Amino acid sequence: MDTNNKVLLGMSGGTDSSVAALLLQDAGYEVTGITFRFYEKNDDTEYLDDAQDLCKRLHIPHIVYDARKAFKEKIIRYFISEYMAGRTPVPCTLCNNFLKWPLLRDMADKLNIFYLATGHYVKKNFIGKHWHISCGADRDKDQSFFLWGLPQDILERMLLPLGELTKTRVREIAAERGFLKAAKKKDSLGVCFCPMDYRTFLKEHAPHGSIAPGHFYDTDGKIIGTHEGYPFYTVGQRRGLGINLNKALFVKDIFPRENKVVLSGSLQDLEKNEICLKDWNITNPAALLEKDDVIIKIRYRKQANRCTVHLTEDNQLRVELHEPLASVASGQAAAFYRKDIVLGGGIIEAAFP
Ligand SMILES: Nc1ncnc2c1ncn2[C@@H]1O[C@H](COP(=O)(O)OP(=O)(O)OP(=O)(O)O)[C@@H](O)[C@H]1O
Repeated sequence: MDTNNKVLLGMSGGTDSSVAALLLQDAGYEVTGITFRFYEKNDDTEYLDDAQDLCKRLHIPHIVYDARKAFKEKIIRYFISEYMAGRTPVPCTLCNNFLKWPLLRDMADKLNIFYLATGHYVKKNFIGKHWHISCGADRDKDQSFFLWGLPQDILERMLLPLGELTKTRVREIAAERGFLKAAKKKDSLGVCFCPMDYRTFLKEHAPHGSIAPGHFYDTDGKIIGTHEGYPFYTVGQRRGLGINLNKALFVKDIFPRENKVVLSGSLQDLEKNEICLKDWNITNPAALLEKDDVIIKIRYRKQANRCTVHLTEDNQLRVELHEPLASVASGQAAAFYRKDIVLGGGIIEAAFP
């Protein structure tokens, strides 16, 4: 598509996308807002009214697109089936890379709008003829970890008005411009369809009777306690096990078929030196593969390990860790970085000591 001055902005009704709308308009773009109906807890649609009100005040068109069926099929079903398979899903990563941004692109194509925007706290950079996501200036809000899967045709069309800003400044901008409701909105917490407690969600939504109490085992195969059902546990988990042996215990392995959860008293027992990824995406293979200065992150915060990434003949990404990494759960996402630049990522298929 040819470049034009138009931008389709994903609007959640929250502070960030509201300020993104203001900033894009200030910069001279012809903005259209779009709100996807992904999931509505207790049928609450206030977010639609908030996005619509803001668009009215800014005199920009606003579209509502019902994506609830796609969200249910692609994200919620996947979320439940991953836990039922003993894995740890990453719904926000999947939604961003394989639903939200592709939907934005497809809708923009239909409307002949070139640019795509959101209120994500990330930047983008053009390096070695390839577009890359990079960390947002606000390190606490940086969302680069969630966007490793975006293809070039989306990256090149992205506008990211909040990349250089802090959340504090974003709230100030909303207040200064008289958008007080947007300025004061709470930050969204965790997964949108079960922000606090995924266990309650699983109890309500997993197939009836599929989650039952079972046994905790030690690494020698001895029963050491009772658990509430294997889907309620994640490899590496320490808290909330409901077992007290006067020492720290970690979930080492989960065996769904036997409803068996193995605990270990030593974090070293959980350490892995190699990780295999599926559903991966690489921005520029020459910048990532076989290099020794790449960082892998498997958690949103506070973890960064050096690694070397190999592409095997059967098209798997094999990650050789330079130092071992504990608590690697299959199903989780891994993102590769060089400094602030996202080089790609994938979903953890398996990890090896
Ligand atoms: N339902 C939605 N429809 C369209 N775009 C959305 C929707 N939800 C989120 N987005 C876009 O994705 C961005 C990141 O969403 P996320 O939920 O991770 O962040 P957030 O901090 O809650 O953002 P906000 O303050 O705008 O609600 C939002 O800023 C917005 O641009």
